[in-house]
Amino acid sequence: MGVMESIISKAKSCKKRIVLPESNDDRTLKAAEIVMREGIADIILLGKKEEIYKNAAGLDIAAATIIEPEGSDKFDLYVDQLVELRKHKGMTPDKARELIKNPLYYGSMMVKLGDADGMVAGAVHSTPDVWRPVLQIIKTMPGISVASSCFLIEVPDCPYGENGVFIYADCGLNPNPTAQELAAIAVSAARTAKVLVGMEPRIAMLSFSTKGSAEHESVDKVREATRIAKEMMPDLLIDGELQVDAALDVEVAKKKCPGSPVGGRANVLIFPDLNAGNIAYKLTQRLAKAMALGPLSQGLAKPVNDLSRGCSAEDIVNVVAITAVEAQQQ
Ligand SMILES: CC(C)(COP(=O)(O)OP(=O)(O)OC[C@H]1O[C@@H](n2cnc3c(N)ncnc32)[C@H](O)[C@@H]1OP(=O)(O)O)[C@@H](O)C(=O)NCCC(=O)NCCS
Ligand SMILES: CC(=O)OP(=O)(O)O
Repeated sequence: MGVMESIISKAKSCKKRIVLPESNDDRTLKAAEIVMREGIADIILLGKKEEIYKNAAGLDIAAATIIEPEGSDKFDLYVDQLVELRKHKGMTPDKARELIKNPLYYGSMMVKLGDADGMVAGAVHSTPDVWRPVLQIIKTMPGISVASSCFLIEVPDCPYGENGVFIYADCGLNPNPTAQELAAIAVSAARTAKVLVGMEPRIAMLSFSTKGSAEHESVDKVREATRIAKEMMPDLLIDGELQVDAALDVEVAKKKCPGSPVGGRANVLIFPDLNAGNIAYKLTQRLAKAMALGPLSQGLAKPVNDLSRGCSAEDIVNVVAITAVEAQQQ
């Protein structure tokens, strides 16, 4: 069974309620139809009923729950909760009322309070716009200080990684992580590989240098991050700094990093910064025609996942299934 087949089958086994705030988007509505028809999750759409039905002409979305944030039963409660959560940052009832009208804030509050089991957005909104309410309202899980993001990648006909399956991190959230943050990203990505995909993580801390072949402060950061990650989880199969060819290819690894525990067989790729991670995932997706799902969140208290504005309806269906499975694992 392929990685997404297995996730979709798990999602169907115990249906969760997933809120989709971007109900003005055609791909989102198409995905909602597929998710409900296939029994992957129950769907909550946010927006004006009339507009949603107009945008969904020709689609069967009758089973969706539709909530119009402004005027909803929970509106005042959510406003009060936002004021309470953010009063240390100067949140006032007036500001909170404006914010809760925004479906991304409303959806985040639904997930926070258990009125939905998870949220998926980002087909329309940029990543900073999706993550800001999520970080402010849902926050990180206990013991985790850095939220991060990853992509679940599946490259067709690929001998590398786990038969072409990889976790790439961080490709969406932290622009320039410190060594400590990079270590935390690696540990979170290991958990994602294990818990979501069911694969034993072999983590490569990527750089333009392999084991001292080049010197630069950005290389030092990756070495330090590797050391910290090992300290955090001594049993992790992790190595760095590695170039990506040494991480992926056995023959190159023999030359560049003989004896490395992950060289030539890495399935979790940790990028030194967001420039590298974001560019790498988009190159893999476009040039290798890979499935690239995400940015999936790591380290949040509740399941919320982001999308690229370049996503397809099928990507949204898959990310909804992932979110539903994460909700089962809560
Ligand atoms: C997501 C992002 C907007 C957060 O930026 P920010 O300037 O810290 O935003 P805010 O100051 O409003 O932060 C919101 C809250 O989230 C917290 N936060 C920000 N990044 C966090 C992280 N990685 N982990 C945990 N919390 C985080 C902040 O501490 C703040 O908490 P507080 O207000 O309760 O004190 C920013 O990291 C970003 O723009 N990242 C790049 C995303 C992007 O463009 N990706 C490329 C395409 S995918
Ligand atoms: C993840 C990402 O790059 O998102 P977008 O393509 O929407 O900027």
